[in-house]
Amino acid sequence: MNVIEVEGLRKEFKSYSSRSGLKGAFRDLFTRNYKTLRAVDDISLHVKQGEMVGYIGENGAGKSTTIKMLTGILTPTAGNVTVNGMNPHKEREKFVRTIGVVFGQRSQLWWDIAVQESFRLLKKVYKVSDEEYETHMKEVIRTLEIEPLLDKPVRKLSLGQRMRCELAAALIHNPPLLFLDEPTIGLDVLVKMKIRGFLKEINRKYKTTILLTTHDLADIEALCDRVVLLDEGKIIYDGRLDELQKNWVEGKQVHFEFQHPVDKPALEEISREYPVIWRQGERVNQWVATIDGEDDTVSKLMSVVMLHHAISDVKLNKVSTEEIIRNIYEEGIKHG
Ligand SMILES: Nc1ncnc2c1ncn2[C@@H]1O[C@H](COP(=O)(O)OP(=O)(O)OP(=O)(O)O)[C@@H](O)[C@H]1O
Repeated sequence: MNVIEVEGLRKEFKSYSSRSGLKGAFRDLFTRNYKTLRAVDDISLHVKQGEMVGYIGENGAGKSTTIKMLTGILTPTAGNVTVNGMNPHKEREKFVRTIGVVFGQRSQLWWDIAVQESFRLLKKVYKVSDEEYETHMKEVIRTLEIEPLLDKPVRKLSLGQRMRCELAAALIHNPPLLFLDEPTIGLDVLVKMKIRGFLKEINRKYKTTILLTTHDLADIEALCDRVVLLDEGKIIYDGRLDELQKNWVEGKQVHFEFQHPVDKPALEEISREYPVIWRQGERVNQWVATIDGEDDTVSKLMSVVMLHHAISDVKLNKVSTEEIIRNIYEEGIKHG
């Protein structure tokens, strides 16, 4: 069964642009110029019950706008959205009881009251019975280790403590579908690991479907078999994370540190026989070659580079997911 069904979804934002100068300002009084930005551009997406999907893309790619449409906060300009069998915008009241939402940058807890009071209010809002609350939330509170925080006002919590409480709050009604927008932003590694462990657990136990946006690819690697990659409002990849790794670059990466400044055309010239992409490294005179080929291509490339330029260091790495995604943003999908 599909929990999320999206066809041809689009969201446009209109913004006014002012004309320059006094004359322009005068003309603006009568007719305004406006620009249209397509934040989400005809996307189609199907998510089955129990899937954990990573929804990723650069800043401004359209991730939050999509989530806002899927949760009924924004109305689409065009397209169809069905989530948990409903139209999120039209059947708002019934719909919100079937989803949980965490926006890492915003709080759904009341700032000045104790965490457990917020939980109690949300329990009423979602019409959760005492019995259900007891059995389900006890477990959530124990797993997220928030028992000692329950009588504290939210404003006194650290970010990591608050985020764990936010997650618990989103789960009060044990929703079958969870939207998480940057749930681990700014958290330390230990809290991140705790949250990841917890999400895996509820997914296993309740088959909770999770759509996760994050800039932390370690979150995705730990949780999601499937990634949907968004670029300028369009889906440019939808598939398994390991396929993305395999398809995009099987290869390796070589970090060269040269003794003298070297430029990209020179490197491209000497390596033009090989399937290699060059980019400047973080250090002075450092260049990174991403090689899409067999092991002997790597050694051939290394010897040709060393033949032409004096190097002070060289390091061979496997391409990380982060690098693959960055390459995709820069170069587009080339393989598969
Ligand atoms: N209410 C709005 N009015 C006008 N433009 C908007 C509005 N909300 C978002 N945008 C624009 O739409 C585009 C997509 O924004 P969105 O917030 O969905 O991106 P994102 O992928 O979530 O980015 P980030 O990773 O930075 O959160 C951006 O160019 C943004 O400036």
